[in-house]
Amino acid sequence: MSPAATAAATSFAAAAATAAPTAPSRGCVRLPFRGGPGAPRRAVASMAVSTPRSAAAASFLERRESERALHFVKYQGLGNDFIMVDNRDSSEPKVTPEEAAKLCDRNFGIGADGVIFVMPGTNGADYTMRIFNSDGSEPEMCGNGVRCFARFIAELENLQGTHSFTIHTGAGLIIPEIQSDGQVKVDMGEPILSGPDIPTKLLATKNKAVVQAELEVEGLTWHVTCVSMGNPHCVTFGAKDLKVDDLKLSEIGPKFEHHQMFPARTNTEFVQVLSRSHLKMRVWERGAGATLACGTGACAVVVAAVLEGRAERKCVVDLPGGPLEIEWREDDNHVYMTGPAEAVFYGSVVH
Ligand SMILES: N[C@@H](CCC[C@H](N)C(=O)O)C(=O)O
Repeated sequence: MSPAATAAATSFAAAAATAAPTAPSRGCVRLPFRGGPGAPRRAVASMAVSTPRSAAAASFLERRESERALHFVKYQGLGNDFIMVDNRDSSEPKVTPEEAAKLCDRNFGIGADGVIFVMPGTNGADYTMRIFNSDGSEPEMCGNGVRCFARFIAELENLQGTHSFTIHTGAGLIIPEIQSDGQVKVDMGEPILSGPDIPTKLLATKNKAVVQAELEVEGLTWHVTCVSMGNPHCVTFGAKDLKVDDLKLSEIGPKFEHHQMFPARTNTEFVQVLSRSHLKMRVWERGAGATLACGTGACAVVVAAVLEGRAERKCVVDLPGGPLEIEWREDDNHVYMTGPAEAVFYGSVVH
């Protein structure tokens, strides 16, 4: 898909709605959204266009619908936003990594931090989730994405109320549960702490884990704790009086992401401790840069804070896009994440 084609496609994305929109009467494009509790109305309402549709516009829109169109729904979890694709009829993603990068472009595409595919289940799971980052790379897992995934499935399968699914991911089996208030609680599994499995070349410092290890970045020595939630994270609490708001994230983030100590690159979280149950973080994501939230990152932060003796196992983690509740349970060693996920709009692009 050329950038021009993408731009053109995006401009009519709202009009060429997927999932059989209520028949537009005389060119009034209305996008129905059958959301559960907390479902967005504002964004959908803003898509309603009441200008009568001209013959030229109608034929343009119909032509677009009849071409090879990719239908999508845009979701966000605390501002970490994804293009969700119903891929239940195939185990091959409907777009390539290169196309995904173009679709994620905020100027020439739809704009998103990643593209997520809802695929048939494998290994006995209800569904399989695959994701491409906005640079086209494929991570193992995405915490905010899996909450969006659960809400998207509920819409696709017309499920109301509380529901739980098993989802096969590159990080193993992940189990989200839609709660009665519309929030999604996710069993994110066990954190991985062994350096080679994360992976990092940093040597273990404490009980085979890489805790407060020294890492040279830009002439400074940072203390980092490395955790995998299926995908790699490097967590730093920085200096004693670190204020995460003061960080020049776009300068320092890439230096961590591409550091030679992280052979698969890394996500990096910069954390400020507000209290033993309240943390504040900013994230530089592998393959996506600065994002408003990172679910796996928030989980890794609580694990790192516990390993460093800075926090309790149950914390609220403030991200630029809002708070997540995270608990690293002692009895099963699993990390649980609770937070919102919402549909923003839907449409289609020609690719
Ligand atoms: N934003 C996500 C993480 C997405 C994947 C990450 N960029 C990676 O490459 O590992 C989350 O909410 O967890």
